[in-house]
Amino acid sequence: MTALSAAKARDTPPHAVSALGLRKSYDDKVVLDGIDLHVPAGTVFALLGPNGAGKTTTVEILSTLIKPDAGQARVAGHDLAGRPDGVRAAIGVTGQFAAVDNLLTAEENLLLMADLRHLPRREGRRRTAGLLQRFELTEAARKPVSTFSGGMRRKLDLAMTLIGDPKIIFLDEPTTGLDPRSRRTMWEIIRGLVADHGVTIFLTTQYLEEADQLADRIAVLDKGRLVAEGTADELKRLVPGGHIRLRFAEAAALETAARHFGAAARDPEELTLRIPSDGSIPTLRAVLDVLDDAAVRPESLTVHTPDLDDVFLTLTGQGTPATTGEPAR
Ligand SMILES: Nc1ncnc2c1ncn2[C@@H]1O[C@H](COP(=O)(O)OP(=O)(O)OP(=O)(O)O)[C@@H](O)[C@H]1O
Repeated sequence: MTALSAAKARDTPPHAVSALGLRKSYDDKVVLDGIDLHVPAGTVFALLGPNGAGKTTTVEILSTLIKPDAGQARVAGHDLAGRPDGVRAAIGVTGQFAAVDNLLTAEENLLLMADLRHLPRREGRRRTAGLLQRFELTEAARKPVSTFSGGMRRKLDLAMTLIGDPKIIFLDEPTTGLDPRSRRTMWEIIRGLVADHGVTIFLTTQYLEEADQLADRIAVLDKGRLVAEGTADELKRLVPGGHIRLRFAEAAALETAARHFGAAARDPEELTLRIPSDGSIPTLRAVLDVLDDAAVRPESLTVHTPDLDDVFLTLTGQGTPATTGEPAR
């Protein structure tokens, strides 16, 4: 290693997950068609995609549940193929279908998980009590899980994953089917795991808002291929359509303003001017300065920035994969 590459290696944050060329087919159906992923440690990574895109298959491969047909990956510093036991010891997986036993109580489920993880009994009890408290399940601890709501069940499922103190947690669609309030509670828990415990979260989701809210980086998966990767803001910049919309009280003001904005589209009926813009503060300020100089005052001004819906539509050629059930903010 040269001095330069050694310095570069020092500066690069360690990757909790890195994968190159992952492929998987079932019979002649290609489910993953060569996926590359890099997830820095201590961050939240969202794999966003519609039904059947291959999200669960990716998680199943990275968590050693199934083998890829081709490609390689390192998870928590261990080679997936060579050291699957090392990978398993470092990760936790919470699936779409909770691993909880409905006939047991929440406490019994946690203690059972502690036993499976070979924790000494005292330590198992200590962690169980701590997790029940953290997830606000103490009151329900001795009730059978069959009486739990969907949100409580998800919380218990995640708590069971945390018994093993994993460094990397795979969350496969952690809030699918939850009501808006339970979804927000789950988001808070996920944020807390990263902020307070430094874990890495690899989550899959169909919800654009969930990726936007939680993820440091988002990869968009469509029909087994990654079609984009970046921060929510980077992805939004891929999509044209951002603009500032000015509405005027009369036609003369519209005409005056239109003369100062060459690229703007004018709608004489609506008395509006649509100026292409990235929606940033400096460009907004520049527009206001031009209006001031021209001594023309719009009746209203609105800024439209593309959202992840627009990104999804553009990248996958289909509409929103799922709505959140909440009104748009
Ligand atoms: N064991 C299997 N045998 C055959 N086909 C499978 C198997 N597992 C997954 N598939 C197919 O692979 C494709 C991707 O499935 P996967 O569960 O990874 O998608 P997903 O993005 O997680 O979707 P969802 O949001 O619906 O869970 C689907 O078409 C599915 O039918």
